[in-house]
Amino acid sequence: MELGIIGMGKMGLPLALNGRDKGLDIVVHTTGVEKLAMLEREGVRGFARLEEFTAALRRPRAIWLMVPAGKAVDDTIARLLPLLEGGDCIIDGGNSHYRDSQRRHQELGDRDIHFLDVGTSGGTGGARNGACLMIGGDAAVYAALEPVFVALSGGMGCALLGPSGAGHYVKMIHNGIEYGMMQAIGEGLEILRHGPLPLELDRVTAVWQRGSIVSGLLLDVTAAALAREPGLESIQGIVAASGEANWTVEEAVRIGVSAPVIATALFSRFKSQDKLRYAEKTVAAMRREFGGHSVVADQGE
Ligand SMILES: NC(=O)c1ccc[n+]([C@@H]2O[C@H](COP(=O)([O-])OP(=O)(O)OC[C@H]3O[C@@H](n4cnc5c(N)ncnc54)[C@H](O)[C@@H]3O)[C@@H](O)[C@H]2O)c1
Ligand SMILES: O=C(O)[C@H](O)[C@@H](O)[C@H](O)[C@H](O)COP(=O)(O)O
Repeated sequence: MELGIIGMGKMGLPLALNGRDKGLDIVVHTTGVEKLAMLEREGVRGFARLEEFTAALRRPRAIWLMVPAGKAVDDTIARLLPLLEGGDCIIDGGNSHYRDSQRRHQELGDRDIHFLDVGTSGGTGGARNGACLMIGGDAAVYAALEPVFVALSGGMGCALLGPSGAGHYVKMIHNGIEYGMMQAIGEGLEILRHGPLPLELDRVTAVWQRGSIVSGLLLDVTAAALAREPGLESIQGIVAASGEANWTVEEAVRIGVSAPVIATALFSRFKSQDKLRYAEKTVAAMRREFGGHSVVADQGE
């Protein structure tokens, strides 16, 4: 089967090579000249002009977007629309908000263009070798494209989970869970690092990988990082948050479900980005005021 892919970034590029390896006929659109040359050497057809890309695809077209969530998805769809025909399908494999996906499904449906929302997991390694795909949309549209999803998942998870929005809704909650699990691994290792015993944490994670209850992909990537650099000296403890866990916490509040682990993991990331540390300064100031306790002077940046 044929699949067009737009967005040759950290995920889209390995996804294209994965699809090629699994027997899909992959056609890509990117304006990156070097990427186009590299993909050509790899036997993947690519086009710098969107018109040439859409013209090269067989009808009905299936076009996978792997671009940042939000405006980039809407802009790409707007550029594609005049070049598409009824029965074509746009697949959004990025981390879009599920309500945006429901809106896009409706707007595109009004123009007889199909839309599937696909929560894609497994990071860049999953994109290259076999990703976990959480899919939302119409059953008939999914059925026609199922071979594409089975190929890209390469034996990993892949399923239609519900109507439009279901794929990105499930991925949103998945990422909240991811935050909690990552934070727990980080905190456990910090306790071990500051504890009384002279432990080598790369050896701890290596043994946990083999059959422990906390084994899994997140522990595997932790073990790989510690094997290279046990003290993680080259990394500042500042953690970004792309948005899915924010949405998970918003959703928990909206529907009145308690999710303290996910919320705390999200807030820990915010705190890691906080240079001002005004909350801690305030607490230190209060201790000085009511108890005469000493404070450490701020040395500035
Ligand atoms: N990196 C991951 O581990 C991972 C895993 C699963 C899902 N995702 C999601 O997949 C999507 C892509 O992630 P990524 O890590 O590959 O990002 P990336 O920044 O590495 O790549 C994004 C690509 O989109 C292109 N792009 C940006 N704006 C565009 C626009 N307006 N029109 C067309 N193309 C545009 C960029 O040129 C780039 O090639 C995001 O939604 C991300 O959240 C990322
Ligand atoms: O399942 C996955 O592969 C991950 O969930 C992935 O989709 C995630 O979006 C980014 O790796 C970083 O996300 P944060 O910036 O929110 O940590």
